Parts: sequence; structure tokens; C-alpha cells
Amino acid sequence: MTDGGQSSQLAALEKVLLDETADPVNLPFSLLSSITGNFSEAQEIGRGGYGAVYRGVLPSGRTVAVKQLFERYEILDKNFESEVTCLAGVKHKNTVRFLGYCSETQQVLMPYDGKRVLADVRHRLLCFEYMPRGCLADYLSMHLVDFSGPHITK
Ligand SMILES: Nc1ncnc2c1ncn2[C@@H]1O[C@H](COP(=O)(O)OP(=O)(O)OP(=O)(O)O)[C@@H](O)[C@H]1O
Repeated sequence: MTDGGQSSQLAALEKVLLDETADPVNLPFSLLSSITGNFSEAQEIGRGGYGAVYRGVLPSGRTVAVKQLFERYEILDKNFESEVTCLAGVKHKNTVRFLGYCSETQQVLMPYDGKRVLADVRHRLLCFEYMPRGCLADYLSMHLVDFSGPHITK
């Protein structure tokens, strides 16, 4: 569940979902964490080369897809910015809608070299319209008839 401080950002996300002409919004990490059950395995829907994708459930019951970019990649600010600005510029009925983004750095206490240090942890996430049928390639491979002719089995 989300706390009261997040309600205006949730409202902004709901508004973007409903208004197809609206621009993507900046979303706090805490909100994306909250709607994905802290990025739980139960809400994970897939993985790509650069991140894991989670189902985000809003209090209204609407669903979004949240892609959390892997921390192991050193993604430069300017590269993330060009990804976000590029996605924001794509608006077409045949493309998945880009709803929001998050770029935050948190300082987290962790062990290092026998000491405790405050380390920067970068969170980069992208939020999209949820496609219940998943990716096109998986859908086609599950539903297309095999036209390659009869198989010979030994
Ligand atoms: N908007 C979405 N709605 C529903 N499921 C999605 C959505 N986006 C991705 N997924 C699921 O998550 C999986 C991984 O998606 P992702 O975009 O990370 O894959 P990708 O195309 O290999 O990306 P990349 O290599 O650029 O990281 C997809 O195969 C699909 O099952």
C-alpha cells in the first residue's frame, strides 16, 4: 500500500494512463517499489538485456509495467536522458505507451573492506502501459500454427 505522500504522484500516473496525449511523468522510486510489491518475484513478468519488468498495480486496480534497469550496468546520465526523451517522443497507436521514468540516487549503508560506508545506489526505471499478452514474439510462438510441414521423428 502507498502512503499519503505518494497520492499526488499516483494521481499523476493515473492521469497519464487515462489521457493518451499526456506526457510521461517523473515517478519516485518509493512509489514504483510500492506498486510492484518491492519488486517481488511474484510480480516479475519478464527480463530483457537491460532490466527486469514487473507488474505494477495501482490502488484503482489499473496495471502498468515497470522496467527496473540492472544496476550492474554503468548507465551514463546522458544515455538515460536520451532514452527517456526518445521514448517520450514516440506516440503511436501501435507502440506501447511510455508513462513515466525514475532516476534517483540513494545513499545506503553497506560493508566495504571491513568497514561500513555510505554507498550511492542508483535507481533507473521506466514505466509503460501494461500489455497483458506480453511480448509479440512470445505471443506468436505460442499461437501460430507451425507451417513448416510434417516432422519426421526417429
Ligand atoms: N509493457 C509491457 N507489458 C507487459 N509485459 C511486458 C512489457 N514490457 C516487457 N514485458 C515483458 O518483459 C519481458 C522483457 O521485456 P524487455 O523490454 O526488458 O525485453 P527486451 O526487449 O529484451 O529489452 P532490452 O533487451 O532492451 O532490455 C518481455 O519479454 C515481456 O514478457
